[in-house]
Amino acid sequence: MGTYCNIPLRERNIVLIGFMGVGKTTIGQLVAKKLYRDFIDVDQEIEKRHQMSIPAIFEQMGEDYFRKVERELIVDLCTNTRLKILSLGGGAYLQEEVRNACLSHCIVFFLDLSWECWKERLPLIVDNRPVLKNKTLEEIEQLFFQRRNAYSIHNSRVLTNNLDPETVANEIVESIKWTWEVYEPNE
Ligand SMILES: Nc1ncnc2c1ncn2[C@@H]1O[C@H](COP(=O)(O)OP(=O)(O)O)[C@@H](O)[C@H]1O
Ligand SMILES: O=C(O)C1=C[C@@H](OP(=O)(O)O)[C@@H](O)[C@H](O)C1
Ligand SMILES: [Mg+2]
Repeated sequence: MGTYCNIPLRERNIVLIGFMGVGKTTIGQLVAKKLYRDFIDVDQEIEKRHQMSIPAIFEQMGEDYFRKVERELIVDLCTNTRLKILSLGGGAYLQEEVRNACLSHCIVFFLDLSWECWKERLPLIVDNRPVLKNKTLEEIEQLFFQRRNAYSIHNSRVLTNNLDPETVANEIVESIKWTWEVYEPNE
């Protein structure tokens, strides 16, 4: 894992990626609590800094503006912070600069969910995800599978089908502790 990175594994930020609605925000928060670390949800941070919701930013400033702010914030967090749990928005990792910053400074977990299971989440998220607005289910399915190409570049994948957030968070914590012990055992 990342031999070109000189940040000790135990200090690297843990980044959660994956499609909208897979649980990055919910699970990131739980992982942070379990590891006694600070949690940063990139979307919530952008909302806080702008005093606007993500849908309002999309509507009033446009998606290109949002993507720029998102990219700059993630690159900054990856480069200048340690020991954080970072939940990205689902589209962030499509940007090469974001992928490079995450993969070269952090440990990247891909939260995966089958299309069949994901479809059941749609009603929970459709109202405040501008990217899903005005799309047919077929178009969303296409996006779901298209984006998997980018998400496939990760350090670790967790399949979350039929698992509650607590169980997924425990799996991530176990996996990360195992990685620390194997690659950087405590004396
Ligand atoms: N493992 C899970 N099982 C069932 N529902 C979940 C799970 N993870 C998240 N959810 C629900 O799905 C919705 C989207 O979760 P969220 O954490 O906002 O996802 P993301 O940040 O990936 O878009 C929320 O209503 C949340 O309660
Ligand atoms: O996939 C996307 O393009 C987006 C995902 C959202 O975050 P979640 O993945 O947390 O829903 C949010 O960043 C914005 O609505 C755009
Ligand atoms: Mg989120």
